[in-house]
Amino acid sequence: MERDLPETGSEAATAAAARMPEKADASPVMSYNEWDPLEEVIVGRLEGATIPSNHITVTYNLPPSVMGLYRLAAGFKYPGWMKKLAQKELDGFIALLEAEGVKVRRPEIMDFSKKYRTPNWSSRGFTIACPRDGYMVVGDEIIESPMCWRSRHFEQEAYRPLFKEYFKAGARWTSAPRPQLTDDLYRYDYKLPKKGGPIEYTINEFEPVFDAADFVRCGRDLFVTVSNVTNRFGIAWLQRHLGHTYRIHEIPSLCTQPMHIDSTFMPLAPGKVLVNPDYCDVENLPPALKRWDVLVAPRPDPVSGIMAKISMCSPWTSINVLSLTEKKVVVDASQPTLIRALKDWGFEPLPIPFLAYGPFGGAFHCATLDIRRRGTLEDYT
Ligand SMILES: NC(=[NH2+])NCCC[C@H](N)C(=O)O
Repeated sequence: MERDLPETGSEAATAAAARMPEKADASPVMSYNEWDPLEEVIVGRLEGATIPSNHITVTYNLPPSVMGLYRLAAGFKYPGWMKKLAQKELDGFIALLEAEGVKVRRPEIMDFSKKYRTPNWSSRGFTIACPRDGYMVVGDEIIESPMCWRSRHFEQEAYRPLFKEYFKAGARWTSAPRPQLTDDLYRYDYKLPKKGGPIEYTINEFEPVFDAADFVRCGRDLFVTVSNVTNRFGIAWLQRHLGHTYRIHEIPSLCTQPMHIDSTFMPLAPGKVLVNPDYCDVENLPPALKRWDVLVAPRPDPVSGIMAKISMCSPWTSINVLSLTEKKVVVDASQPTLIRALKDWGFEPLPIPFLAYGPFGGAFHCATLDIRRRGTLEDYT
């Protein structure tokens, strides 16, 4: 239940500010894993979307076939025809979630084409198509990530009305140390690693940075990939912040352009994880997973259409699915092989088209942020 805080300065205000939510009015934010029954979710938006300003952290995360295109178009608004195609699919996704009884919340509309500057750098924005990237819910806490894309530095403002509402209703709300994002953080001498060679990253360890989408939550265990947007300093910050209740394990990524774990390693149910055999070494998973069923995803079915061709992501966003329960999973309709495999493994796939969202940053998991799932904190090891 949202409640307005008492007037500032009053004694009641001080008491209310310190009040811990009681059992009776437990937090509206509560989610410990990727599969418990989904009750409330934030879904991203396309309004205001702007092609991200040119920077090594952006360019080198794109499929090589579109690097030139995005560099050329950097800073311009996404064309209306692209937004229209993606919006139609987004509307279908929202309708499906609502039909399944999930409460859908949306960030505010923001114009990301405006230029902003800090004392050290300037940029335009990007989009709020992917709430997964910037915010993480662990139990009753919302954690805002210190993202390393300069074009994402102010994205959280679109979510602030929601986060304030959740806080007033009892959620905990934290932002990791705001990163400076000066040139010190970036490896401007970076070269795309060769396939099979050692993985190099576009960032160093200057300050803690991470994208929430580089983590997935499985109760007391979280899994992470070190990537072009998440460094070890960032992981250490999060581990220390979460404390001894949680354990973060690294899944080494074999992807030459690692960014976001949710096209590499997707937990679907207690003890069941869908993995991408091209990006992750199935034989060398952390010991915490030794009792888990590792479901090796089939290679993506080929897709066609202009939006798939100019996607920001690799074809492996096929496994960027969203679980509504430990059985029901929203999956792209263009992936019959994966859909069949999910059925064989005992899941109930809900296929809908979503490829047109790719040029805005991802698929179902990226486009959402779990706010509340029914269920409690468990140990699944
Ligand atoms: N949360 C996200 N935006 N995930 C998108 C991950 C895409 C991933 N970098 C790939 O190309 O396969």
